[in-house]
Amino acid sequence: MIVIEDLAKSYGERMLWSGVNLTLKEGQLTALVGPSGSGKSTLLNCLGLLDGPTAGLIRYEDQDITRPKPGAARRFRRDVLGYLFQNYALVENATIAQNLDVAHTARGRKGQVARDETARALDRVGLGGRERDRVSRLSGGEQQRVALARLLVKEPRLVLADEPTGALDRANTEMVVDVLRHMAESGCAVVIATHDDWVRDQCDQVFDVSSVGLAGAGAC
Ligand SMILES: Nc1ncnc2c1ncn2[C@@H]1O[C@H](COP(=O)(O)OP(=O)(O)OP(=O)(O)O)[C@@H](O)[C@H]1O
Repeated sequence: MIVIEDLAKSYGERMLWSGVNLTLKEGQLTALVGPSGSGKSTLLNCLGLLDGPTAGLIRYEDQDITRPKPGAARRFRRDVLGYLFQNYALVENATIAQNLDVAHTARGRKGQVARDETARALDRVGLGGRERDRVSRLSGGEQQRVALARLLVKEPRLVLADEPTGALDRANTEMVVDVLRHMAESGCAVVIATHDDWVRDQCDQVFDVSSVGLAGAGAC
């Protein structure tokens, strides 16, 4: 469980948000909403330890992870976090299977076990049998689905998804939300920054980053 207490972020004089109080529980999907530029990605980056808040605390299972030492941040990213970001962060010149192997290595899987797991994950995202395809030759939506398959293989405890359905049609949007829901049911907390009202409505908790500031409210 992640507990966010009185979190604030400003860039210079500009306060993006403050008084953010939010709990992210295993089993739950949380939508981060708000207009463009309101700071959804920045909040995800703070949760992913890629950016630091200006004030407040982030706790993971009662440990303060707001400003971790480099080793602790590396372990948190390796063992706890799964990202689904807009640029997919795939190795373009490698095959789909090679891209998933990175996650297998982190989980200590290899050989046939890893290959079976890759096949299952690719089936799940509609890319069954495409192990040997080169990522650079895939469409944007297909690359997004490879990133989702990699997440399935990694089995993180916390998923941070930044506009994960932005490049997808409705059928694939539903598939992505379905996979994220399944991951939540397997014991993961999922946070989705989104502009898509349908995606928002599938979530258990909605947090509007533009509603926090002097008032300090937000979760609805
Ligand atoms: N390193 C930085 N230095 C200064 N300003 C920054 C920095 N990073 C982000 N910002 C600003 O913070 C604001 C919030 O950006 P962010 O990407 O978090 O918004 P968002 O709600 O995710 O937007 P969108 O919905 O368009 O993706 C933007 O105005 C952005 O320019």
